[in-house]
Amino acid sequence: MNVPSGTEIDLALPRAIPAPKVAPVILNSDDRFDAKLKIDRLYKSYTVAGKEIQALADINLEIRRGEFVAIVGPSGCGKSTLLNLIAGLDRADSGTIESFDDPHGGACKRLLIFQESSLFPWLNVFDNVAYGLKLRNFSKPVIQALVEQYLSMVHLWPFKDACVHQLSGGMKQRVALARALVLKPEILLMDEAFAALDVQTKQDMYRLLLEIWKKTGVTILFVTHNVDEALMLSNRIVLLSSHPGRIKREFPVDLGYPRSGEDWPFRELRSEIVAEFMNEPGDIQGGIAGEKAN
Ligand SMILES: Nc1ncnc2c1ncn2[C@@H]1O[C@H](COP(=O)(O)OP(=O)(O)OP(=O)(O)O)[C@@H](O)[C@H]1O
Repeated sequence: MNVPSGTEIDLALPRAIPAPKVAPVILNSDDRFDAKLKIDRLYKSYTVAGKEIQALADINLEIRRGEFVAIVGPSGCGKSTLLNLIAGLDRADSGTIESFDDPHGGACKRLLIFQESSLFPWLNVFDNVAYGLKLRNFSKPVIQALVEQYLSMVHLWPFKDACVHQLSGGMKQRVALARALVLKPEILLMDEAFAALDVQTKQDMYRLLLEIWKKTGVTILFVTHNVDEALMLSNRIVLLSSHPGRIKREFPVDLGYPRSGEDWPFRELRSEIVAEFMNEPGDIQGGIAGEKAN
């Protein structure tokens, strides 16, 4: 995917928020995140080597507050394009992405976490998490309290003074999670965030992410090409078809947590999704994705 990685995108960043007398982020971890997103008739095309590529066509999707939605589909079907549009990293050709912000009046915040963590290597763990709060002029005591709260949530408070290069891949992704969550995002966008991790670390990250999701109620949109990962985590799976990327089918995942790939309902749903998935050509079979006929 051609979108530059290594950066966390935050739509709220350019808006200078005056120093709050009372912190707008509520310290009580029971406080629920509040979000809703409505995507209506979204189209996006690119020009590649002189040819127009329809990456996404007629995407209509509503994400309810507190949902954990997984987007799956073959390579090149437009999963990352969709996340980038929602994050505000790119502009759609047409269509709308509407969000209904939280009742506390907070700025619209859609934070993106990439496959490779985008931590600042010159800052230690604490300062990476504190970065967005400093930009928003939070006071020192508030920053201290929030960073401690969210680093503790990802079990990394004891590593607050560590340098980024001293962390494992899983630890870096946990810092990236804390850095996103500390800003109380309207929605957390995760683009193959665990794809580079080993099997054991992935399992640990699944447990941690589910624990955080339950604790905070944050809305999550999670892109993956891995059907098992989507089934393990989400409560709705949206399958994109390729050439161009359209929503082919949605699958509610009415399975309790924790889930096991060995359970019969899990396996049955997996077979159904994989059967649909396998009908979709990826970039290799499909040539240039979504190339428009002349
Ligand atoms: N910045 C860009 N410029 C030109 N074409 C692009 C750009 N970003 C994506 N595309 C094209 O749009 C289509 C969808 O790409 P996208 O990366 O969104 O797919 P994906 O489903 O995320 O793929 P993968 O799973 O392999 O990362 C592809 O054909 C890709 O080449």
